[in-house]
Amino acid sequence: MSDSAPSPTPRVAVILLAGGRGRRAGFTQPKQLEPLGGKPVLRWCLDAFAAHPAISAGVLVAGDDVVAATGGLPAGWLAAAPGAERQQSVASGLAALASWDDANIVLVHDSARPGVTAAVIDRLLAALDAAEAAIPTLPVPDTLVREIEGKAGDIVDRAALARVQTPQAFGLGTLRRAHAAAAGETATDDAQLVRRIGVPVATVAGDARLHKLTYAEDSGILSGLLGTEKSMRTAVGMGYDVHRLVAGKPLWIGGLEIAHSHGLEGHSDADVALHALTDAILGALADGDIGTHFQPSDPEWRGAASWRFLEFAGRRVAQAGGRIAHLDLTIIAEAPKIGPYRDAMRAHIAEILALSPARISVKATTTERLGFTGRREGIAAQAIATLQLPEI
Ligand SMILES: Nc1ccn([C@@H]2O[C@H](COP(=O)(O)OP(=O)(O)OP(=O)(O)O)[C@@H](O)[C@H]2O)c(=O)n1
Ligand SMILES: C[C@](O)(CO)[C@H](O)COP(=O)(O)O
Repeated sequence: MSDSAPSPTPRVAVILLAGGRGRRAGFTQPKQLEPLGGKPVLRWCLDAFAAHPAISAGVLVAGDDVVAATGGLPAGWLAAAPGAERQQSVASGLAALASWDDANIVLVHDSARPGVTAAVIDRLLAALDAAEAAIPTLPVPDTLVREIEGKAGDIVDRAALARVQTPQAFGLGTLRRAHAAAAGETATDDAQLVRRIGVPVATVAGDARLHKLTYAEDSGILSGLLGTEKSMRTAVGMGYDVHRLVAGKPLWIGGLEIAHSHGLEGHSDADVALHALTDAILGALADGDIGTHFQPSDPEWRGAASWRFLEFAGRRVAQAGGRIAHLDLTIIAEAPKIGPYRDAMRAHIAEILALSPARISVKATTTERLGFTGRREGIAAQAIATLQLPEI
């Protein structure tokens, strides 16, 4: 590497890109925050770079919400605001690195590729002994053809093609020149910008574990590649709650206010469904129950909206390094009819817990006019939560 390095020891910084929203993946949160083996996808990258002895600094390019969810940046790292497109986010990372004059090599990495290995970093750094840029590539395993109007056309010689991954390694000065020269011209990766200024790009062997989380189904592929299923256990919790119906009170169920002659009585808004769900999640965590965390005698919770309890339980799952796999709620009421509100409840619960509604089931039943629910004296709810938690 000839990039004006004053000393023979490379000083390596990372630009970790986490400024995208993951639209193609379609999760309810940016894909880099999706849990994988007990920690967010993005955390895998931070931990891998922080553990590599050659790397002494980094810039996480991400919005405030993503930075806040990382669980803290490694020593020597700072955060920078993302741009509208990937290329602008890299430029933002480069600008942030200006305050860190010590680096002479920079690795640019997509946080959507959690499987960073020390071996790939080592191969890239070794390649920079003789080049100004190096990228990991993999061969193309499938036959390739041109496709024209739904018909297979000429074959494309796959031996001459390669799939490009990240991290990509550059002399810091070279990458700065390439970005300055781009002047509005876009490219899907940084190596292309570097080639445009006439600098050759070396290739090193990539790694299947660097698979990119692009579509929702890539989550399962990454779990397999990174072996995360083996380190998780399934925990199931059950929640049950009852509140008395009284005249002249608003009725809150499943986070919705439903027009009805009676409402539920309780210290909070008495949302029996959200309480059962909260207890089911806390049960699966073996973390007490709703009353352990929100004492009924505490005036702070008088009239409180119950989504706060459920959101708290969801945060406890994330703090434990787990994820909610599924929630199944049954509301037991003679009236009102729950069916018309079912999907709105699922959507609302999904929003509180930042989950896909596909992971939430809401059912309802009567007790055929039998018992206290049948006599319309109260409403009951029961819930089962299935969590994936790190192995103990
Ligand atoms: N304005 C942007 C856009 C993308 N990225 C990052 O660049 C990497 C590769 O981008 P991609 O896989 O396209 O991510 P998204 O833009 O989030 O995905 P999508 O295009 O599906 O919305 C990701 O780590 C992403 O967070 C970024 O830092 N800033
Ligand atoms: C940088 C990259 O990951 C190399 O393969 C890829 O070009 C990113 O493309 P995307 O369309 O922004 O996901």
